[in-house]
Amino acid sequence: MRVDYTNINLEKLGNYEEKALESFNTLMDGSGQGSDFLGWIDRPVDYDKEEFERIKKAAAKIQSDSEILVSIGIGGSYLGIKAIDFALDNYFESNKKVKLIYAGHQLSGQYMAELLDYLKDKDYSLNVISKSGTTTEPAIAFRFLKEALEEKYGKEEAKGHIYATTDRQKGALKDLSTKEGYETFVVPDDIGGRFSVISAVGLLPLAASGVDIDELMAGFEQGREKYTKADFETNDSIKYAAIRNMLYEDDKAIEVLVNYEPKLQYIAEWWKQLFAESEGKDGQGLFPVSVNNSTDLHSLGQMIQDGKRNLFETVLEIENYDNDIEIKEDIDNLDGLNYLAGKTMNYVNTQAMEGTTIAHVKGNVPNIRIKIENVSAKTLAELFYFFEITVGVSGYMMGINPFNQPGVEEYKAQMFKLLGKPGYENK
Ligand SMILES: O=P(O)(O)OC[C@H]1O[C@](O)(CO)[C@@H](O)[C@@H]1O
Repeated sequence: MRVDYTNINLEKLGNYEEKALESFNTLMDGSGQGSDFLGWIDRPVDYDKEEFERIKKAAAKIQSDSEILVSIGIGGSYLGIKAIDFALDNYFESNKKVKLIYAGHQLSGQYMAELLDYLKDKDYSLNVISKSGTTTEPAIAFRFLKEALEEKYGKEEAKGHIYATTDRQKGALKDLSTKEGYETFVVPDDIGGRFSVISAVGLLPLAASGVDIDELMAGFEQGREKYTKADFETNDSIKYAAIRNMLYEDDKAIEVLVNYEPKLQYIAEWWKQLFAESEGKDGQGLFPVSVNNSTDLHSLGQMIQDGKRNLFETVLEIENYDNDIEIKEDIDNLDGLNYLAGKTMNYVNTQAMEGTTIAHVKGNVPNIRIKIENVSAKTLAELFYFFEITVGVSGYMMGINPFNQPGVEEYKAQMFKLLGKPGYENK
C-alpha cells in the first residue's frame, strides 16, 4: 500500500509536522484521552491464540451445519464484517462457504418479516455481536431470530446454532449467554466497536464465510509494522493525518472517500463510522462521505466539480485485479467505440479515475491517492490498520478524544423516551 500526495499543495505541511508527530507519540505511549481503548494497536501480534483456534473450530462447525450465518450487529459490530465479506466475494456467483446475512443493523420491520420468511426452509446459525450487549437494534433482531431458530430446531438443538460475541463479563447478552449456555467470544475491553473487526467480532463471521483469517491477521500485522514508526516521511498514517488537518484548517470541512470499484463500497461505510465517531465531537471534525465511481460521477460528481469548495478527496486505487475483460472491434461501429478496441474495461475505468482527478484538481479539490496492490484479506486489513492509526493521530491533532462517541447517546435517549422505556420519562 502506498499513499500519493502529488495533487496536494504541501507548502504549509511543515507547520503540521511537529504536532502530527507529537500526536502520534501520544497515541503510541498511551498518554492521551481515551487511552483505555488502544488494545487494537498491538492486537495483530498480541492476541488470544486459544480463542483464535476456537473461532476456527466454530467456523468449521457453522460450515458443516449451516448454509447461512445471520450476523446480528450494528456499527462496529457490523460494518467491518460486511466490508470485508462483500469486497472478497464474487459479484454474482458467491464463492463463500457460508452466506452471511445481516440483521440488527437497522429497525425495519419489513426487513425482519422478509428475513424470517426467507430463513424458514434454510439451515442457519446466528452470531449475535454486541460489545455492550444492550444495543436496541441487535437486541430486537436477536429476540425474533432466536425464537424462529428455536421453533425450527427445538430449544436445545438451537443452542448449538447460536454464537454470542460480547463483553467478557458484563451486559445483557453476556448474562443471557451464560444462562442459556451459548458458545461465547470476547469483544476485548480495550478495543472500541469501530476498531473491533480485528477481534472475534470480525474473525468469527468472516472465518465462517471462508475468509482466510490468518491472512487477515497478517495484513493487520503488516499495518502495525508500517504505521507504528515515529517517522513523518515514511509513516503515511502520520503524514495523511497531518494533511487532513492542514486541509481542515484551510476550510475543507468534508473528506470524500472515492472508489472506482463497487467491491469497495462497504469499505467506505466502515471508514465513515471510524472517522465520524472518532472526530465528530466538541464542534469539530471533517465530515466523512463517500462516492462510488463512475456511478456517482453522474450524480454527486457535479457537486464535487462545481459546488461549494469545502471538500477534498481521498481516492482508493486498486493496482491489480483478478478479473478484467477486453473490448472488441465491431465491424459496424455504430456506437463509435472502436477507438477502445483492444483496451480492457479496467483500463477505461483507470482513465476515468485519472481524468476525474485532473478535472477535480483543476476545480480546486485537493486529491490524495491511496494505492492498494489488490483486493485481498491481507491488503484490506493493512488498509484498515492504516486508517485506524490515522484517525488516532488526526483526532489528537484536533484536540479531541478519538476513542469515545458520547454524541450517539442523544438519539437513543430521545427514542427511548418516545418508546416509553422505563427510566427515560424525564429526558
Ligand atoms: O457493539 P455494540 O455495543 O452493540 O455497539 C454497536 C455500535 O453502537 C455504538 O456504540 C453507537 O451507538 C457504536 O460505537 C458501536 O459500534
